[in-house]
Amino acid sequence: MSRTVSADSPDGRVSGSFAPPVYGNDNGHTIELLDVHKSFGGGAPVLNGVTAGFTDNAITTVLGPSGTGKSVLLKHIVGLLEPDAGQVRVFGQDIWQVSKEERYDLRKRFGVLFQDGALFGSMNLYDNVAFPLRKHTRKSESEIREIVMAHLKEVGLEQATDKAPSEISGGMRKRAGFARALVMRPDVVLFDEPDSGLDPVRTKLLCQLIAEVHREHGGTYIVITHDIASAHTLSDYIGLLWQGKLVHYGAAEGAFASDDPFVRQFLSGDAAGPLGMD
Ligand SMILES: Nc1ncnc2c1ncn2[C@@H]1O[C@H](COP(=O)(O)OP(=O)(O)OP(=O)(O)O)[C@@H](O)[C@H]1O
Repeated sequence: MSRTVSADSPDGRVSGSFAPPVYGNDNGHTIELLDVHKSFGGGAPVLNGVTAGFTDNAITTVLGPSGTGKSVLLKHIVGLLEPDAGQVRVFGQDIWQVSKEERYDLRKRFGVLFQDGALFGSMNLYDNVAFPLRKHTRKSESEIREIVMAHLKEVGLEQATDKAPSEISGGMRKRAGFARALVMRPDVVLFDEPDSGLDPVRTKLLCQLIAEVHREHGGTYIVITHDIASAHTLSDYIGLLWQGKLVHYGAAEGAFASDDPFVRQFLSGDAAGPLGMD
């Protein structure tokens, strides 16, 4: 089923092929948001009725202008923020209707790459990547070593195990954060602006690495960014977030070929079109 709403109806604009979430765990959407609303301190809503079913085993990029609520959306998916209204369903469960312990267990099935890699400054890269395994599993140090080194190798950091985060570049920190996000073999990996602070070449290399690792391991990847080039490199599906709503969700080829004025303007970075400065 698809829904199309005219691009000039900002309150309900949804264009392209949009898969509405269906309750349950076997509909191809491990992550579902249903009419999610969020505002802070009585201010204007940041999320104003976001409905989305993110396609399993694919890379979905959520694009949107700066300050539009992409990081807030990501924090709802991982259960770090609770919606004012609506539901966030993960593996078929409303994450705010389960116990704290169950929510914690659900979160263990997520890997998250935060903007700066979110590494512990006091630990070297090896210990940073080993951290989730030491905290959440009973694996022996030799098992941990095997897993950590495999993932550090995968992201090209096997020679940098002893480095502190402050001794390496931003791109290396992100790759180390990516390795750490993968060690628990997550079903879902979330990326908060993996391209932030990187030059175009390193952005492209990181995006290619993310796509390669996804091809190798599978899983549901959701990437938050406002970088169109990253979306080009990575996306199987594209969601566009604007004015508190997901205004488009569909296959990447369709989005890049779309003649919807909003989608076209956003994905071409054109100044002329329905998207203004607000
Ligand atoms: N904990 C919070 N308390 C109050 N306001 C918040 C909080 N978190 C986010 N906001 C506000 O929500 C809005 C959306 O922020 P968010 O970081 O999600 O935007 P974004 O789309 O990720 O932006 P960018 O692309 O620039 O990183 C901003 O106005 C921000 O100030």
